[in-house]
Amino acid sequence: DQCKQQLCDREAEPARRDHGEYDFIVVGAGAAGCVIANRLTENPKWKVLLLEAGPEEPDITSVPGLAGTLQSSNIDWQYTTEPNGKSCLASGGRCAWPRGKTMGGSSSINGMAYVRGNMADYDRWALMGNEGWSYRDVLPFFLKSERNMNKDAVDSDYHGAKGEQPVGWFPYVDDPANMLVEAYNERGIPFRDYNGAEQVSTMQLQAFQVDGERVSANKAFISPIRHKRTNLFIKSEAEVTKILIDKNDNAYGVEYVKGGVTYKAHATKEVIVSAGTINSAKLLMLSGIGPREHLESLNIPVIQDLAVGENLHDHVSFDGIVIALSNDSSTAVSNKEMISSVKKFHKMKIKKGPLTGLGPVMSSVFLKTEPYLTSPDLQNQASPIRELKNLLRNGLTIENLYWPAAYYEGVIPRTMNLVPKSRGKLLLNEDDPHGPPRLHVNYLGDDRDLIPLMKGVRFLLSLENTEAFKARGAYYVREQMPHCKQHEWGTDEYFLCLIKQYTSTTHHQVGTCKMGPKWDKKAVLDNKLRVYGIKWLRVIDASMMPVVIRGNTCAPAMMIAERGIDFVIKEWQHRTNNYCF
Ligand SMILES: Cc1cc2nc3c(=O)[nH]c(=O)nc-3n(C[C@H](O)[C@H](O)[C@H](O)COP(=O)(O)OP(=O)(O)OC[C@H]3O[C@@H](n4cnc5c(N)ncnc54)[C@H](O)[C@@H]3O)c2cc1C
Repeated sequence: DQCKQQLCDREAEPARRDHGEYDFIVVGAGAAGCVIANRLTENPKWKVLLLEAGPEEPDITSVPGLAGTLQSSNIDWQYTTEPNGKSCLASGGRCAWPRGKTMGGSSSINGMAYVRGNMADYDRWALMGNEGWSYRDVLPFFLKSERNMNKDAVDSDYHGAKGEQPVGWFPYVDDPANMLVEAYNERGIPFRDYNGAEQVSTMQLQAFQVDGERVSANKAFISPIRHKRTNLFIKSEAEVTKILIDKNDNAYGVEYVKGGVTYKAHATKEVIVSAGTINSAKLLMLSGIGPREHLESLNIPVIQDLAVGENLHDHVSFDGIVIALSNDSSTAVSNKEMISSVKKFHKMKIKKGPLTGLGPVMSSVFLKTEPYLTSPDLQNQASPIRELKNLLRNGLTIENLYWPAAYYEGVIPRTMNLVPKSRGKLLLNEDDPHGPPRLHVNYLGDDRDLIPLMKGVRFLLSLENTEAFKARGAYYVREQMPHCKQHEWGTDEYFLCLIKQYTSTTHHQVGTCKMGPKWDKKAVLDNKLRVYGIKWLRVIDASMMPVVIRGNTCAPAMMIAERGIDFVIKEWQHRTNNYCF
């Protein structure tokens, strides 16, 4: 029958196997790729190659308070977006888009917040024609990975306790962080588990950590098995440049570059691309899978004409609303004290103190800006600001952004639009297709995206009247930010100006390899995450999201990996039981 015929076709493939043969090749050891490599190698008969472009994960990633300092470092791809004239104006129309480039991928440099999104998000994916992705279908896969350390304190029916990924509250929460959550609560938002039955809530977010140290996907899923499972082969600093596809449209391996040398590796079963929203799309296009016109313009032979790179979107946010803390509440310290605290942290056996937390970053709220909404359209998360004077004089600078999150004298409470309507596209770089792609994210391209942000601002301003703020002497700084000084502080014009000038990513880029039914012209993947028209090739990572979920995207990327690889394992078990393996 058809399945057996396909297997025989694969046996007949030309023998170009000069550098190793594996059952599966996984491209990218990020949040999704690490889960996938772990699950596949549970079967000792399957030989798995995991290729990661970045280096091994450095120790510094484990320090929560230093998370911000990892951006713009050698373990960040350091992408920037393309201008659209409507957003990111204060930085020349380009917003910075950090992405992890190390074992663990973005889970090694991210803000560690463990958030799943809203049940309705997954039900919507299913309603769009993607069988197997409703909330009911995906919940078991969230639970599978999760080892919740505070299960009794959260909505326990919705949490797992036996998975590989530790999740829990940071041991250290400072006073301004508590202030924010208390203020949200005073404004009517209940304290409850946002990953439980009802998402509208405020609390300190749970994090991918244990005992005050980050646990990336690499630490949770790869480190424990790396030297135990002899069927797992890992190559770091190995960048995949092409998926090998034969004339019958079978993917049979990859080409990758390590130490300046190009290698080929072959997969007897499948190639699984988990290089993230930006690089999965880029790799597919480099391999001839993408929009015909675009690939032809770059002289890349087209193997499949698919809408790869389209549907790029992110939760848009902005900076520039600033809360000043009183001297009593400020956690700012001198440079000397900060360096000494990092040294002390390094020596501690059991980690303690401000660096075991992320300052105000985990103080979050999910809310509906209109009572008739059935799910939240806004999330607030806060960023610490080291030096208010510097911020007001120079705007956002590296010193302010990448300073340890634990030490700060001000807070930027960001509102994030959870339901963005704007869509952009990713294109290969016309000067160098292998270089950084052109990220036309098109923030605020659809004016309706301004609405939740503007409503969110008014909610934020109302916090100033809460007891939580008053008791700590916290207040909004009324001095205007550079680029918006022409508008009176507090007016709609001023906040619109901030949104356009200081537009910001929330790091939740998704959608470039959209999952959808065959009739959906923008779909790149079917509901089992197989690339349309190419056999033995899947994309399993955050790029598959047809619509971004209402929340942070790391836990969803891991769930996507669990859900996706379950399809793979079951399919191959079925074939093995029925046919010639
Ligand atoms: C600064 C920052 C803060 C964030 N904060 C949070 C947060 O607090 N909570 C949350 O839930 N989410 C957060 N996110 C988002 C979250 O981390 C991502 O959504 C998630 O990691 C996506 O998983 P992924 O597997 O799709 O991609 P990634 O985790 O990015 O992994 C992709 C991997 O593929 C590798 N790769 C790429 N191209 C190639 C190639 N050609 N060959 C080989 N390897 C390749 C990359 O180096 C990387 O290791 C944040 C992200 C960033 C960058």
